[in-house]
Amino acid sequence: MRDQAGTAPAAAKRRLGVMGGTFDPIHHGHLVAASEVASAFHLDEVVFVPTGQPWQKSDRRVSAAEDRYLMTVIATAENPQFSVSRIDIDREGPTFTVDTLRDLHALHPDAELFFITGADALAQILSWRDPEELFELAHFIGCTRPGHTLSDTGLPVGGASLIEVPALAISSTDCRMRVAKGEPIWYLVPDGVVRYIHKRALYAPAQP
Ligand SMILES: Nc1ncnc2c1ncn2[C@@H]1O[C@H](COP(=O)(O)OP(=O)(O)OP(=O)(O)O)[C@@H](O)[C@H]1O
Ligand SMILES: O=C(O)c1ccc[n+]([C@@H]2O[C@H](COP(=O)([O-])O)[C@@H](O)[C@H]2O)c1
Repeated sequence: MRDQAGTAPAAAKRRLGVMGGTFDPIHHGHLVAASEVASAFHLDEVVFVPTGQPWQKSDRRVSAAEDRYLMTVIATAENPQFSVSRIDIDREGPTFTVDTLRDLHALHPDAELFFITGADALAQILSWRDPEELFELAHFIGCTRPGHTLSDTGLPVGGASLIEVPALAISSTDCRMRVAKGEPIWYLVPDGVVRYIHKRALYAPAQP
């Protein structure tokens, strides 16, 4: 359709959610946050991006990127709105979100990006690499998380939104500790992820 001047209206940009995380393992807290933000912000798709080398977690052992990627694929496979990207695990060196967002812009030049994080991660964002550029590349959405208060202190006006999601007190740390102690993680993570963790013997206590 053309307006009276005969010019075609600009096509609406695709709205692409980006859920970055270490996902060691991915759990229902991540999935609920992505689903809620997709609905509230009318996103066309949410792409989950497992980190390659999460430099702020260099003080702990992180599972192989391929295992974290496959668990993320298993967890998201049934949702047609969810997809998984290898861009961070295929890039060498520490993972910086500024690189993730630059690469996604190059891959999807027609898309507007919405980066989804938990309240804990959003509170740390000014310590990330190139924080000013981050807010030019994407709109940031911080989700509530039990034990973490939502606050926009210090964030650029208009650069971030805060959203309440149904609170799920699940963390990857707790899931790993439960597996190590032989406790169940059924219903904290998707069933296929439970089976994958057992098949690959992830998070088992180290053998003496
Ligand atoms: N239960 C949850 N509710 C909302 N957001 C969450 C929840 N768990 C994690 N997130 C957010 O998802 C993103 C990726 O999280 P990550 O993979 O580090 O999981 P985690 O549970 O925080 O892991 P860990 O316990 O190992 O630190 C982060 O932005 C984090 O804040
Ligand atoms: O860019 C950075 O410097 C930076 C520092 C810490 C975390 N991040 C990103 O924040 C997301 C959540 O990270 P994490 O470690 O809490 O799973 C993930 O996409 C990370 O790459 C990014």
